[in-house]
This record gives sequence, C-alpha cells and structure tokens, in this order.
Amino acid sequence: MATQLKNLSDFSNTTVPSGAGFKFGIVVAEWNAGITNALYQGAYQSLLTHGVAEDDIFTYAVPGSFELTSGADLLLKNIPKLDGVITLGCVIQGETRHFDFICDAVANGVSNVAIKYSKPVIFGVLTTDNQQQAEDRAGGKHGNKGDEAAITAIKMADLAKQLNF
Ligand SMILES: Nc1c(NC[C@H](O)[C@H](O)[C@H](O)CO)[nH]c(=O)[nH]c1=O
Ligand SMILES: CC(=O)[C@@H](O)COP(=O)(O)O
Repeated sequence: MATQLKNLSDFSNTTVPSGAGFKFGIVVAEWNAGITNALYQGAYQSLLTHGVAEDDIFTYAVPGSFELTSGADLLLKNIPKLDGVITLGCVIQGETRHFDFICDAVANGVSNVAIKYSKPVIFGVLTTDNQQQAEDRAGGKHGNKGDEAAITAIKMADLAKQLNF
C-alpha cells in the first residue's frame, strides 16, 4: 500500500518558505479530541517552526468536522487580513453511511470557502476506517496530518504573495 511504513509528513526533500508575516486561522473539530488535539499541536508547532508569530495564529474550536466549513467561513469573514485557514478534524467510520456524508460535505465545503474568499483553506481532516489509522497519522508512524496542513498553508500563502504583485 502506498502509505505502508511511510512518514507522510517528511518534508526533508522540499523547500518550505518562511511563514514570517503571515496570519493564519486554525479551526479544530472537537470530535475525536485526542486525535484532533494532536493534529493541532503538530500544526501549531510547525507554523512556529517556520516563522509564523504566535500572535498571528487564531485558533477556534467547532463541534465536529461537519462544522469546519462554517468555521472557516466565519474566520475569513471576521478576522482581517488572514492569509489562510487550516481546518483540522478526524472522521472515523462508524456503523452507518454518516461517515461518507460528513467527509464529502467537509471536503467540498472547505474547497468552496477557499474559492469564495480566494484564500487557501487547508483540508487537515483525517478520514479513517478505525482509531489506529487515525493515531498513526496524528503523530504516529505515518506522521502528523497537522504538520502537513501547516506547511501546505505556508506554501499556498507564499504562492499568493508571489502572485499578488
Ligand atoms: N462521527 C464524527 C463526527 N460527527 C459529528 C459531525 O461532524 C457534526 O458535528 C454533526 O453531524 C452535527 O452537524 N464528527 C467528526 O468530526 N468525526 C466523527 O467521527
Ligand atoms: C462518522 C460518524 O458520524 C460516526 O462516528 C457515527 O457513527 P455511526 O455511523 O455508527 O452512527
């Protein structure tokens, strides 16, 4: 399998621009809080590591991943001069098709918010079959999706900065 034994958060072969001067919102789902808190720590520390100032990071919680879309919209609408929003969540398959509807809704939703505001809205949502897969991607053997989301946010904000001459 493509991810077998791989650290999906290894950015050693890529250049990460400086995040200094960028302002980011982070929206974190409270569902599966043990996982989403780990995703948040990864994202927050990655932003700091790459130069984003603590005062330029605006963090808010929403109940579940389904609410990440409206959370991202509210941040971009109400916080001036955000360079992007990172959404963090963890959806784990249950007994019903509810998983499918949430995953589809939030993936499409955050994409629509990004287009609406012409700002990067990063999909940092784990969509897993089980708890172990989630733990493996929230600081486990497959890395931390929060780290990936933060670096993606910086890269996209830098791209926008380059093009917004
Ligand atoms: N089952 C999971 C949920 N469910 C809750 C929804 O996200 C939403 O809050 C509810 O449907 C009300 O609108 N959320 C997750 O983030 N992860 C899950 O595994
Ligand atoms: C992804 C979900 O909403 C899920 O955890 C809910 O579980 P179920 O499908 O068994 O109701």
